[in-house]
Amino acid sequence: MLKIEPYRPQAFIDFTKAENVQAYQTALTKVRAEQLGRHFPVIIDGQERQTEGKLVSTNPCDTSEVVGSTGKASIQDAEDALNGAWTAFESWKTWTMDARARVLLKAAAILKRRRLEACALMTLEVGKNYAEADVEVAEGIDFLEYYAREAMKYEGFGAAETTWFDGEENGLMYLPLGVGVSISPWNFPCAIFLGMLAAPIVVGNTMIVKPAEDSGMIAGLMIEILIEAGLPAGVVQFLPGVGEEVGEYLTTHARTRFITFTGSRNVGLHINEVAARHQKGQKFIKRVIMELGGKDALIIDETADPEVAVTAAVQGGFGFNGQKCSAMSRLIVVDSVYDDIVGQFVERVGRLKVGTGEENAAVTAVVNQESFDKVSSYLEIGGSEGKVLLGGEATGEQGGLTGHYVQPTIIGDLDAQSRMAQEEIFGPVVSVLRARDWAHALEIANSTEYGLTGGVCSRDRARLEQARREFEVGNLYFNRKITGAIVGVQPFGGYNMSGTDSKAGGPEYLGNFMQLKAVTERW
Ligand SMILES: NC(=O)c1ccc[n+]([C@@H]2O[C@H](COP(=O)([O-])OP(=O)(O)OC[C@H]3O[C@@H](n4cnc5c(N)ncnc54)[C@H](O)[C@@H]3O)[C@@H](O)[C@H]2O)c1
Ligand SMILES: N[C@@H](CCC=O)C(=O)O
Repeated sequence: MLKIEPYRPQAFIDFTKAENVQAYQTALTKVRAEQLGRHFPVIIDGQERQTEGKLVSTNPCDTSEVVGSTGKASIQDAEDALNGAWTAFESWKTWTMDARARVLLKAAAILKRRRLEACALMTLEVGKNYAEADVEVAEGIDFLEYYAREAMKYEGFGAAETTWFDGEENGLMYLPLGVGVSISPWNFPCAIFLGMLAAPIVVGNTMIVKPAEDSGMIAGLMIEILIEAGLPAGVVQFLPGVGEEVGEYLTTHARTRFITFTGSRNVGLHINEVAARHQKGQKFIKRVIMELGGKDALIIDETADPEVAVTAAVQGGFGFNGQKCSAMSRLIVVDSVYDDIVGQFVERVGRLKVGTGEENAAVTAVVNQESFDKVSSYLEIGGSEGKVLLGGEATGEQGGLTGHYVQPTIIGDLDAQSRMAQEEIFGPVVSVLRARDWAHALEIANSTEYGLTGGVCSRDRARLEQARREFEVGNLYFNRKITGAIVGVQPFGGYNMSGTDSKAGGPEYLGNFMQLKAVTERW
């Protein structure tokens, strides 16, 4: 059994200190000099492959800047990756949990050393500011550290208790499933990408990993770190490519044993459907783990501390430009304090600095043109369904730079059933809803098909207890922002259309990637 200290989450870097800001800027300069223009190829069975096309990453805050590129896997690459992963599985599944955990722990140690480099690359590739990037890389390290330790629970025979039966030895074995496919989003390109591969491999599966098209470089950097940590060839096949092409091929394939997907509701539902269809020669029912979107609400009642509540709303609504599944995209305020709270909220958001990730602005550009167009269309819908209280314009430029800039926007006086209050926008846009009273606020909060995160700012104990029981979300927060779950502290995952509630970073997560065998020997 591995001897290591108990798991503790990484501390975040304090960017109120000038020396930490300076260190970040030095890392940006270094990454610009050493990583800009890099190409991360497809890697199959440990071998880099040149592909016909490539996927180019541009800086969302300055679209004239090419950050680098990845390979663009073909269907043949996907087929080869599957074959290679099944071959690698035969050996990897025989490694002990300890041995596999060591690879994760070593990778965590390397990522700790390269923390600011990873942050800086993320700033350039997806536009995260310093704190958002740092919190994410810390989460990536946490996933590696946490799952390495969690795997120890399953070492050997008898991890789960079975009832004694005279004359027999009975026990449960935990076994890996086989080859899995991980399909990840661009908004947490380090942490979610790492978490979705680290958990399955540490318990003995092999993986094909397809990162999102907009964030392949960060993913490539994480793969480089895993290889440096000693990951054997074929255990993780790196397959950057187009979702509708290689993603579709792999999720449909007869030899894909399980799929772990994080992304939008519509793509998730589509994958769920194709994965359920039996293919010729398929000898298992594919297991599907889904983490999807949200329309997350924060309720503020008349007993709340206004400073605490407004701070929670600003942080939850506009952290990384609202591009989090956990983002507070609905603010529900009870009537008696609506004008005061919403007035303070508008005033605080109006002071947020808009600019580039590099200059550490509070709000930066949204990730790509598609996202810019989608958010722009909701600005129009917001103007017709409600009242624009702040912003409302997709400017497409900021400080002389052309980028996917959208003004921080607040739309008030919305009906709970309006599109603005029901559909995930995924940008710096908050829909504000007026509730008659607490009961009405909770009813509104539960009125979407999603159920990811939610929060209540209140000093009424009975209401908090009622919310504990009745607020239908996988992650519920009181008197704080509703984003920023920490691995091991707040296991993360949603209800209803927000996913299969698999709870990443939680004590039961590894169970998603194993099957149990009950073995009995008659004496
Ligand atoms: N619940 C969570 O934990 C969580 C975390 C992060 C993001 N998200 C959600 O992710 C979304 C934003 O990410 P996104 O824009 O990258 O999502 P997306 O659904 O557009 O893409 C996610 C991934 O799916 C791939 N893909 C697209 N079509 C596919 C297909 N037909 N078959 C297989 N793969 C396909 C993409 O290439 C990408 O890698 C938001 O809805 C957000 O709420 C959820
Ligand atoms: N786990 C992150 C959200 C991930 C989705 O985008 C949070 O808790 O804020």
